[in-house]
Amino acid sequence: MIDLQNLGKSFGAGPPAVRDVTLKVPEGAFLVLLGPSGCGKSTMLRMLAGLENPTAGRISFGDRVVADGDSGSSVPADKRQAGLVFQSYALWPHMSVSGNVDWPLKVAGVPAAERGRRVTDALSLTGIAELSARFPGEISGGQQQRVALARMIAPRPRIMLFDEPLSNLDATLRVEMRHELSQLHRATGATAVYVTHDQVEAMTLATHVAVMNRGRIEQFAPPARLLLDPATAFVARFIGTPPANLIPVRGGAWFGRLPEPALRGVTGDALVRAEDLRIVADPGARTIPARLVEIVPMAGRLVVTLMAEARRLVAITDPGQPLTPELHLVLPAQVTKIFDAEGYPIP
Ligand SMILES: Nc1ncnc2c1ncn2[C@@H]1O[C@H](COP(=O)(O)OP(=O)(O)OP(=O)(O)O)[C@@H](O)[C@H]1O
Repeated sequence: MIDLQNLGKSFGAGPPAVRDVTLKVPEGAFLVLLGPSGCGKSTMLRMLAGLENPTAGRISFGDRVVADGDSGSSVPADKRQAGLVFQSYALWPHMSVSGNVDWPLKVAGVPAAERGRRVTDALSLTGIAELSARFPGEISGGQQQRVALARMIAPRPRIMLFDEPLSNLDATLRVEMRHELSQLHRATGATAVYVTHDQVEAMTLATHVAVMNRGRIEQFAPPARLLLDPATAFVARFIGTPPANLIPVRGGAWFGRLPEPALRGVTGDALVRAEDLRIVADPGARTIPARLVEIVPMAGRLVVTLMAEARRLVAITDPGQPLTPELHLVLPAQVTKIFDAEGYPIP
């Protein structure tokens, strides 16, 4: 289990890169750190790996405190039983594939016979046994990433750390490797922490997702929960393909002029999913005029972007729906969530 208590990291002046992060990752879980560029994902991962020391709070792996920002104590990276894979494969070019995988075991003083077994296991788990005698310059990018994975799992780490490991691969290979990473995680039983800004990757790999924004955790939950029940306006805006609409409400009226009892008289931003916004040709009781911007076919339906009241809104329709440049949007009669000005749900 990974236990983070009020974890923080400041790099001198400016706002902290990570602030007040408290969460517990169960043994064997797959945690994805998801968020926009600069939100602190890599800094979190680097602290877990022991490449960066926290300036506040504590990191524990099981019962063992591995870094304490308050006392400054820290267990060195190579003593944490944590393996790390980066975006760049960082293989040693003068060593063969099996040499690369063997190297960390050699450094750790694992006896030769045991090393041989582990290298064979790691190469077979990552599907590259037949490449063992080749050199990094003689294999493809995808294969190099497999070698980096094999090198990481060979010492049998209890914690596997990944920093955008698939971002250098082409789209097809990414999908393939995503599946294999998932299998690898299951086969090793290790706890994984994975940094990405790719939502599909997060949603398919994770048992738990921590959505980060400006160094903080906005929501820590299983992937499905982020979609069903976003904890903040940031999560609602960030998660989902397409993400939900946040429509302004003033004094219980859509855009301050279309009163609706479901809005409970409040002022904020109402969560309206794309599938709950209906497109019609003519104005009606609960409609606003909208201008068509873009139509994207997706899985047999149409994702339609429109401008209404100077806002970009997204609706989903069936391909049979007539779509003209000027349309009307029917606002929903039920609203599950309204966020306040700070982005928190209004009870
Ligand atoms: N060594 C450093 N010195 C000073 N500031 C740093 C350092 N490393 C990171 N930062 C700052 O900390 C913040 C978080 O950076 P971090 O790399 O963790 O973000 P990220 O979410 O991983 O971003 P990306 O997705 O672009 O890699 C940024 O504002 C960054 O500029």
